[in-house]
Amino acid sequence: MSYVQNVLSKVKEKDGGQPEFIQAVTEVLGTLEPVFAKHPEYEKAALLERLVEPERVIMFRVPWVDDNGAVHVNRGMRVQFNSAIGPYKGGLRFHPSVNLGIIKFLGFEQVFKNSLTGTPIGGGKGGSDFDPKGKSDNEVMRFCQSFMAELYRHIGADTDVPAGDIGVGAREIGYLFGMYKKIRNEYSGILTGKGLEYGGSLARKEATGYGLVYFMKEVIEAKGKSFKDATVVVSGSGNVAIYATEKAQSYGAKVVAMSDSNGYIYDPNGIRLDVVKEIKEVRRGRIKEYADIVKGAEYTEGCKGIWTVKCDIALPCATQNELDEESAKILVKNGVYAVGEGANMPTTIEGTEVFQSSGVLFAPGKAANAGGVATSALEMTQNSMRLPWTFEEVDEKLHQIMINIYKQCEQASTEYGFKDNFVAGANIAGFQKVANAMMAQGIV
Ligand SMILES: NC(=O)C1=CN([C@@H]2O[C@H](COP(=O)(O)OP(=O)(O)OC[C@H]3O[C@@H](n4cnc5c(N)ncnc54)[C@H](O)[C@@H]3O)[C@@H](O)[C@H]2O)C=CC1
Ligand SMILES: O=C(O)CCC(=O)C(=O)O
Repeated sequence: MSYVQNVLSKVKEKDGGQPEFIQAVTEVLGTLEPVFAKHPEYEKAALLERLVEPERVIMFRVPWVDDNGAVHVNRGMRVQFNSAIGPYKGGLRFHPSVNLGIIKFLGFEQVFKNSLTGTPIGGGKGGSDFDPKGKSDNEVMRFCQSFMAELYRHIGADTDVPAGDIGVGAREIGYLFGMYKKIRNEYSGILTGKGLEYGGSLARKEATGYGLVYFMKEVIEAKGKSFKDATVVVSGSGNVAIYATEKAQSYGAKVVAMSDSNGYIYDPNGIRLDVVKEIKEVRRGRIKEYADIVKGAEYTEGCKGIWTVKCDIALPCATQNELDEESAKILVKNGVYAVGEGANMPTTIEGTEVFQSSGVLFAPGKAANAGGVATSALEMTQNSMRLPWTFEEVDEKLHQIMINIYKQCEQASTEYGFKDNFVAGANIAGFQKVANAMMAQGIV
C-alpha cells in the first residue's frame, strides 16, 4: 500500500463516523500520489498525517433564550485546521445539519482553497446546529451573542478570522461583531463580510458568485465557448447563487432555474433576479413565491429535480452532495458541457467521475468558489490599512485572483499528467504551497 493510501485508510479508521470529511480527504488524496512520488521527504516528515489532523478543535455550548422565555442549548464549534500560511480563515455555518464531520470537511477544503488564492490565510471553519430559519431578529441576536461569548477567546485579527457561510449573512455577522467588540473593547478586523459602515469591503457580498463566473469564463473560453447565449442552471438561491446568476446574466447567459431546500423554479424567459433578491434577501421567503409573481414560471417541489432542466452550464451553489451520480448522468444526457461548483463539495465523488469521464469541463469548489474568501483577505488588508478600496478596485483584484487560480490549476494539472483535470490541478497547486510552508516550519 502506498504512503498516501495508508494515511487514507487510517483516516477512515479513525474518523469513520464523519462521511463528509472522509469524502473530502479521499478526493484530495486521490490526486496527490504523483506529488508524493516526487517528494519522498514529505513522507519522512509525516506531512500527510499532520495535514489531515486539525491543529485544534473547539467545541462549546451555546445557551440562549427565545422570545417566549424558553431556554435552548445548541452546540457551537470552530475547527482551526491549518495555520501554515496564515491565520485560520473560513466561514461559520448555522444550519441544523451541522456536526463535527461537516465542519472538518469544510475546514479541510478551506486549507487548499485559501492557498490557491495567493493570499496569506490558513484554513478553518466553524458553526452551529442552530437554525436561523423562522427565528426572530432578537432570537438570532441572542444566539449570536451567546456564540461569541465563547468564540471571542479563540479568534483575533492575526489568529483566526471567521466569516459567513450557510445561514450566516450580514445580519449575523453584525451581531457577532458587536458582541466581540463589547467583550474585548477592541475594534479590529476579527470577522469578514462586515457591513460597509463598520469595516466591510465593497464587493465581498458579490465575490463568491462573481468569482465563480470569472473562473468558469476562463475554463470555457479556453475551449472556444462563451457565457453569451448559454443556458445556465444555478442551484440554491442564497448569497452564492444570487451573485453567480447576476454575473452570468451580465455576460449574456440565460439562467433558467434556481432552487432552495424545498424545490426549484424554472423560468424559460430567464430568471428575474430582482424578484429572487426581494424574496430571499429582503423577505427571507421561499423560492416557490417566484412562480406566484412571475408569469410563465413554474415551481416544482423537491430540490433535486433542478438537474433535469436542460442546460449548457450547471452551477451548483447550494450545499454538499446535492448533485449525485444519477443527476450527473441526466445533465450529461441533456448536453451540459461545463459544471462549476459554487458550493463546497456539491458533487458526489461518483457524480464527479461521470462528468470527468464524459469530457464535461468540471471545476471543483476549492478553486471555483475561492473568490469569496479571497475577497475576505482583501477585506482584512483594508482593515489593516484602515483604508477602503472602491468596488471597482476590489472587483478588479478579485477577477485577477480568479484568473491566477485558473492558471495555477492548468499548470499543476499539466505538469503532473492530468491535463484538463481541474480537480487534480486545484488539489496539487493548493497543496504545494501549504506543504512547503509546513516543511520549512519543522515538526509542529
Ligand atoms: N458565502 C460565501 O462566501 C461562500 C459560500 N460557499 C458555499 O456556497 C454554498 C452556499 O452558501 P451561501 O450562498 O453562502 O449560503 P446561503 O445561506 O446564503 O444560501 C444557501 C442556499 O442554499 C439553499 N439550500 C440549502 N440546501 C439546499 C438543497 N439541498 N438544495 C437546494 N438548495 C438548498 C438554501 O435554501 C439557500 O437558498 C455552501 O456550500 C457554502 O459553503 C463557498 C464559498 C464562499
Ligand atoms: O470569507 C471567508 O472567510 C469564508 C468563505 C468560506 O466559508 C468558504 O470559502 O467556504
